[in-house]
Amino acid sequence: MPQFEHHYADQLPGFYTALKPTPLKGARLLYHSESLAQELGLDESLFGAGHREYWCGEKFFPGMLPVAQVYSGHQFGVWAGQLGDGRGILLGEQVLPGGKRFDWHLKGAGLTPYSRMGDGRAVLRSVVREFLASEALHHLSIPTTRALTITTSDEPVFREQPERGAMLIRVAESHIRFGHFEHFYYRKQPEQVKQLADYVIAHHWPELLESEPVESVRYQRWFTEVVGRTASLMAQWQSVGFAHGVMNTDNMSILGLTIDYGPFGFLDDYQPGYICNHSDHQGRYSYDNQPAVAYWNLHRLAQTLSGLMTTEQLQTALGEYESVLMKVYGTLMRGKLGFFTENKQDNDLLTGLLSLMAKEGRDFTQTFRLLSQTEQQQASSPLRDEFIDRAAFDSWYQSYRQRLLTEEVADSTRQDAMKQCNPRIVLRNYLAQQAIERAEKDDISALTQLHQALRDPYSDAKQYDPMAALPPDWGKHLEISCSS
Ligand SMILES: Nc1ncnc2c1ncn2[C@@H]1O[C@H](COP(=O)(O)OP(=O)(O)OP(=O)(O)O)[C@@H](O)[C@H]1O
Ligand SMILES: [Mg+2]
Repeated sequence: MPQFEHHYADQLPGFYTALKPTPLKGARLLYHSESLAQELGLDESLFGAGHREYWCGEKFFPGMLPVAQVYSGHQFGVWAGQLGDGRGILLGEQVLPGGKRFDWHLKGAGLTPYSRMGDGRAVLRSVVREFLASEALHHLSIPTTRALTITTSDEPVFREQPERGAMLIRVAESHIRFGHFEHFYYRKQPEQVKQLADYVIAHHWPELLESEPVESVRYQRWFTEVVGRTASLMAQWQSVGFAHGVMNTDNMSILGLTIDYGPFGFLDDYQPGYICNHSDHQGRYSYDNQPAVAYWNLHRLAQTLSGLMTTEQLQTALGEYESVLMKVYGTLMRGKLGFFTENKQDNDLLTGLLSLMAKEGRDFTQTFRLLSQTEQQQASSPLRDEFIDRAAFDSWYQSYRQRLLTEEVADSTRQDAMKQCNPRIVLRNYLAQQAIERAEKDDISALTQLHQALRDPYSDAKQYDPMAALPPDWGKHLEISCSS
């Protein structure tokens, strides 16, 4: 049996309400991540019929103490006050043998005192999407919450239409969000803001506690870390064409993890202004706006920390954002282009390719993957036939070839390296949709296959060909809203 503690519940009274999940009728385990289970040291037998209740919020492992965390946030740029956690219950923190701790969180667990007008539930559609997307990002080496189990039930949950109720066990080093800090700041509870900052530092940056005795300097160093991790996360999202869709401050992790997979989308055709959330009429959370929105969100967090540091200290920390973003983004994109060294023309080559892609709506993932096959000696590029404006492409390609020459790296070495930077398989919306439609009929074959492919995103294996193909036209135009 896994062992649990609950430092959050023990050390932060007043930051939650203790309550049990409300079971779903006829709940059963539909699917689980064997690989994550292994990483967590969980025996496969735990997922057998004898343990059903543990995955459905009906029974608890030793040490678990279910609580609903309270937090607030800015939604679409507007202060919304208390809004979470109306449907998620933090079950406890699993302690692994090395001492690492992982929150287990049950999403869709029923009503809590924070549910407002909601029903406390989640639908199978959104749970499958979150499961697959968090696995996809994890295997692209992007910091994210993970997903352990999907439970389904026969209980209908009403969205635009009746859907199947479901629950997800999410695993993460922490579920603390910017919105937790905002909650206590706007309630004029500075002591609680300090308590939360101290808690986060003690649990996730213990080295700062030991190395920095001056409190305000310690807070500044910690906030600089949060700024850096957030900037780095944005660079990573941009580099794989991931659009989150609901970057409200309550969906920003204090650890820089991707959290809350709602109306997210991976780019199909490269459109910088791509809006994946059908409810986002202004495009606030469009793909190309993400780095700016994260910066705005960090300012909201900074505001809550104004009692812990001077304005100058906060500004200094925020000042790191752009340089980290550009540094990480530059490194990632140079990797995608196959450059091992840094050269001042790299940015022009990148923007040149991106603007050709945007003009002709070329597929983001496939274009970079095809580019990975480039042979420097060949005057013709594997990408050439993808572009209608051949002259424009040829002109870009000549500069690109010249740039490759400066590296003196064998084609095969570069191609191998590029393949590790340019995934072949990403979670396209239509692939998720196909897995959902089958899962709703209790058929997990498509979910299993897709999950397997997403765990191996750089592979050329033939079995993944269908999932690496370009999306069908209908698949590019699915409308994904906030409803979940
Ligand atoms: N059906 C619902 N019933 C009650 N509360 C809800 C419901 N849907 C969302 N909420 C609450 O509204 C808040 C904002 O919603 P949002 O969609 O950002 O998060 P979420 O998808 O529910 O959860 P998370 O951020 O934990 O992944 C959440 O904290 C959530 O608790
Ligand atoms: Mg959320």
